[in-house]
Amino acid sequence: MRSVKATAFSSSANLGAGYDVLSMSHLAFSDTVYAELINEKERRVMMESNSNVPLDPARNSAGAPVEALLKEFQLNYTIKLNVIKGVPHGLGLGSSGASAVAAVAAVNELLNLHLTLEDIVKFAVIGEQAVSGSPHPDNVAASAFGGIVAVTSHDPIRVVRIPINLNFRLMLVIPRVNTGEGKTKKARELVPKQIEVSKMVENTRFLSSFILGLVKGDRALVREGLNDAVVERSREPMYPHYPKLKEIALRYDAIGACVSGAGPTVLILYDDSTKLGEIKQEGGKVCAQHGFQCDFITTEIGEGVRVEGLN
Ligand SMILES: Nc1ncnc2c1ncn2[C@@H]1O[C@H](COP(=O)(O)OP(=O)(O)O)[C@@H](O)[C@H]1O
Ligand SMILES: N[C@@H](CCOP(=O)(O)O)C(=O)O
Repeated sequence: MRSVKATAFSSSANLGAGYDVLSMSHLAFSDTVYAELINEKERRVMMESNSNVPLDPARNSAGAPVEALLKEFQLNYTIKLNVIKGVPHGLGLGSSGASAVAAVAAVNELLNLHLTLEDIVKFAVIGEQAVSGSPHPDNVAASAFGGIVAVTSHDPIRVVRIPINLNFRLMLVIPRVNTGEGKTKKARELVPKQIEVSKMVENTRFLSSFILGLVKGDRALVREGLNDAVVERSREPMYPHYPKLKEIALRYDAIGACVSGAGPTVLILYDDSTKLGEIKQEGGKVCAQHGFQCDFITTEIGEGVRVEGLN
């Protein structure tokens, strides 16, 4: 039977004030999905995984979009998906999104559907909807396209890679915690439905500064822009370690720090001016004060989804 392998990388979404719009792919972790055509008689998705994610396709971020693909293209095919999880889930690393993108990309190649990258994002958000109750496109856009992306339109989906003219590297501060089921769904329920105009203006300044800083290669602008006055603050009970960790990162001259997606992972942008050792040492104490250990993983901005026909 013909089968295809696709690999999609982890991501950090929001990036300060870019809630549901900005996201960054990174090489830290990846999910791989093997898609196999079993028969052309019955419309069905069969699931396997090396991890404890749900194997009901409707509740798996990889299975749900593939079911939607088969329906959209009116294909009575049975597809087997084997989801090899490499992105730790429930930690703000775009784990659900990586699986969704890898699955859609693999089935696209397997069935010669000729989907564009934006089509892949359009279907992959169905996976995010299945696990978080909301089709947020940011994580899947970064895992599909690579780099740092802005989702400039939701319907139709339009994704733009942001030119990066600043040299920096990434450190992920990942708490060794189990956030249980549906972490992002719970986090999204904390976000206010209405905000004051002053907060909108403040976040618009942050978003403008962050994006312009990347494009102009202006370190100070990026530092000024990597902030958020609305979503991060509304969710602080889910990551009480974050404010102090951010303060330490900035004290030791990190370019900036933000919550990775809905957390609890914290993303730190750094360069040669940053005293990374001090951040790790003092950041580790902050994590311990909150009752858990953290892993400090350095990584780089990632690529888009990779597809490999196996036979
Ligand atoms: N293929 C999958 N990969 C990761 N999580 C999945 C997958 N399918 C379903 N889930 C569920 O989605 C939740 C994790 O996704 P989410 O809450 O968005 O956090 P994150 O994206 O930070 O990992 C968990 O409850 C997990 O069981
Ligand atoms: N914009 C979303 C991003 C969720 O990212 P995740 O990696 O935590 O799933 C949100 O903030 O809800």
